[in-house]
Amino acid sequence: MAKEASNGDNHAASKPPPSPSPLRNSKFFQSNMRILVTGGAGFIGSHLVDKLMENEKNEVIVADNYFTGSKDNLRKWIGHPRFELIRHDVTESLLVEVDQIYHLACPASPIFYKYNPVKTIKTNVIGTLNMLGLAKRVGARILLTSTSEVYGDPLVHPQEESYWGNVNPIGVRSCYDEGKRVAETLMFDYHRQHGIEIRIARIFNTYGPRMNIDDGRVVSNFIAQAIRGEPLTVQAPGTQTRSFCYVSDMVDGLIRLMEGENTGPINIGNPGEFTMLELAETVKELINPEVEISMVENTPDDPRQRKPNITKAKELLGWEPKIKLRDGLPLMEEDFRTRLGVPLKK
Ligand SMILES: NC(=O)c1ccc[n+]([C@@H]2O[C@H](COP(=O)([O-])OP(=O)(O)OC[C@H]3O[C@@H](n4cnc5c(N)ncnc54)[C@H](O)[C@@H]3O)[C@@H](O)[C@H]2O)c1
Ligand SMILES: O=C(O)[C@H]1O[C@H](OP(=O)(O)OP(=O)(O)OC[C@H]2O[C@@H](n3ccc(=O)[nH]c3=O)[C@H](O)[C@@H]2O)[C@H](O)[C@@H](O)[C@@H]1O
Repeated sequence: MAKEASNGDNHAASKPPPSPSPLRNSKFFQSNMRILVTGGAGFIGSHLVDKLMENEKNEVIVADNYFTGSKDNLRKWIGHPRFELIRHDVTESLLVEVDQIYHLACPASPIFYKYNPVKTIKTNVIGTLNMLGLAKRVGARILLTSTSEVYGDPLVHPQEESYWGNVNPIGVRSCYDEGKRVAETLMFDYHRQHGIEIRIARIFNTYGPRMNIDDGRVVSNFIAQAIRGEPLTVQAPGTQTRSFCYVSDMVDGLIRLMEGENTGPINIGNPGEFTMLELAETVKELINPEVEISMVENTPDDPRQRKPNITKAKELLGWEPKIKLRDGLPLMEEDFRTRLGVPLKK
């Protein structure tokens, strides 16, 4: 087994990982790579499943409780012989035999993760513990989709992986931010204590087709508002920044991380940085020049700036995003128009 590089952070495992199934080394039976995707019915998860299913050597199992995801996102795979969909909540244990686990299950939009914060923490902590237990039992490699929110309201800009963050432990976003921080800790403790092969991606705002229309995230809000001809709601002060990554770039980065030899954490995001006012102006220009931009109240603890340093992703994964914001936004328009039932006027 290849030696696990650890980004020079001295996280080397104390024990070798457990052996995967004996079928892996079998002479006569060449099994497919069995991949579990938790949260695979969600936005990023369903695009990841599409990409994994392109490889005929992959069998994909999705476990999802449909809190924010939907079977509809996976409808083209339902019934496919290499695909299985399980209604399952990751806060309960799961017995499946797999080689890799992409652990995405967790509500991502602030509206949804704040809706039931205790459940969000359980999903991040108990859910990640359960998936690590599964990885340990079957010798699977596990990738966690962590978040740029582990940097909180960052005092270092752009954010690099060595920055420990500035997170409010008792705020309304803490269920998510601190939940993901504990999930990262659990990943490294299982790695050091049990030799599990881990991968941690720190994802920065990702957008694209299939985002929930009403999930409250800024890109989906602005696109839906522009299509409906409603004012674009910029939350005050509007000078706060985000860096937006198109979903196909994100999926490419996640697969490279899983297949590579580095544990991470590795930032995966697009370093292009925009204020929310700039984003609103861009959506207005590209989708509907008639709409107004209105300033509305913000929510507590909203981070003021976000921009990934992606040096590690470039050097260790050979990855960098290809799709610029101005090119990615129009790629969402058709999907949103179809779901909103508002065709483009010719
Ligand atoms: N989209 C982003 O900008 C972004 C940024 C940083 C990190 N992430 C992370 O990426 C992952 C996917 O995000 P997304 O944008 O696709 O969100 P999403 O809400 O569309 O998908 C999350 C999926 O997890 C499922 N889920 C939630 N709780 C579950 C539970 N207890 N058991 C089983 N399934 C459960 C949901 O039903 C949904 O299908 C999340 O872990 C999120 O924290 C996303
Ligand atoms: O990058 C990340 O790590 C995080 O990105 C997003 O979190 P956030 O940036 O807070 O997402 P949005 O709700 O899209 O907000 C972005 C900015 O847009 C603003 N906003 C939001 C909605 C809106 O209608 N108008 C508006 O101006 C918010 O105030 C905020 O400053 C995701 O939803 C998190 O799951 C993810 O972990």
